Amino acid sequence: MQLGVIGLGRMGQIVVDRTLAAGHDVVAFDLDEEAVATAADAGATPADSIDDLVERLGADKRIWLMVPAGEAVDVTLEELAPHLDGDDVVVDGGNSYFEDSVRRAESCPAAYLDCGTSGGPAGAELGFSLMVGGPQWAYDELEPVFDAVATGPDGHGRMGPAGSGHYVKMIHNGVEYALMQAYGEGFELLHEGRYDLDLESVASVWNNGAVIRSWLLELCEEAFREEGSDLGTVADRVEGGSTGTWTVQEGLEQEVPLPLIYTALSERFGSRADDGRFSRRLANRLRYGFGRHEVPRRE
Ligand SMILES: NC(=O)C1=CN([C@@H]2O[C@H](COP(=O)(O)OP(=O)(O)OC[C@H]3O[C@@H](n4cnc5c(N)ncnc54)[C@H](O)[C@@H]3O)[C@@H](O)[C@H]2O)C=CC1
Ligand SMILES: O=C(CO)[C@H](O)[C@H](O)COP(=O)(O)O
Repeated sequence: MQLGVIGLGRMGQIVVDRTLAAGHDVVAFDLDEEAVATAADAGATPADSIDDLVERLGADKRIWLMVPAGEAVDVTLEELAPHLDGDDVVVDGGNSYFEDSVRRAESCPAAYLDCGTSGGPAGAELGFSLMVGGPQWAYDELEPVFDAVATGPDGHGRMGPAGSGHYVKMIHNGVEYALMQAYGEGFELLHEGRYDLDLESVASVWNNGAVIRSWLLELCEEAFREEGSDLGTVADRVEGGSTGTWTVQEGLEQEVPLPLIYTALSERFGSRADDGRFSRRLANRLRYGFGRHEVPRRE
């Protein structure tokens, strides 16, 4: 299969590498020329514009967008639209708001798949978990690419119609916030509490057979190994917040109580007051662990 990939940052480069490694052809474009050069070094055909990319793809285009959620997706789709028809498929693998994805699926001339992507840049070796919404035929058509980008055939699934993939990913992120908050509070109490503990060792023991073992807990272990039990210079400012906000808003609309996710989100907003809370500093460092998001540090 031939896949066009637009957006070659932390996540898009992994889509390129894994698709190439599975024996498919990739045509790659990004506004950043260096990112295009990196994709070309990996074996992709470089494109210097969206027009160039679509020309190189020929008929029955399959295109994966991995640009930041929001305006960049709309701008890219506007440029692509004149080149697309109903036999083409566009996948949005970013963290788009699900209602935007429903709107885009309605207006896009191609079949549109909203694909929630989990695993982060740190998941490159293992592959991602992909939650896909949109027409069945388009999902089936892209299956070889999903097999390659995900951990394998079990690492992706069609959730339902347009919007459902990004809906499931939005709620996944709400869960992610709450889990980070729970680990943060536990390690804060261990850090402030009665014993002088080596938190890397605690996390390591927990990761070996404990009820609460998980990848996030492995990332806690990594954070304590690399930063020390006191988290060194990691600041308590936690960035991000959009997917958690959408999840809480959806909980209110559906009248489903989400006290843990709401508290975790509030903690993030509270962290911007800089009062040095350990749990917030761990959440800050964990976002680097899975997402390679920049770590704000204190002086
Ligand atoms: N980093 C993470 O842990 C995860 C990120 N995501 C989502 O994946 C998407 C991409 O994220 P990252 O790769 O982390 O971001 P990134 O900032 O590393 O890369 C984005 C790339 O898109 C390019 N770009 C921006 N506007 C463009 C345009 N109009 N046309 C072409 N290229 C354009 C940028 O030059 C950059 O290379 C986002 O929606 C993000 O929320 C999803 C799951 C995990
Ligand atoms: O989707 C992700 C992980 O699953 C991204 O890392 C996302 O950026 C996390 O959300 P936030 O930026 O609000 O922490």
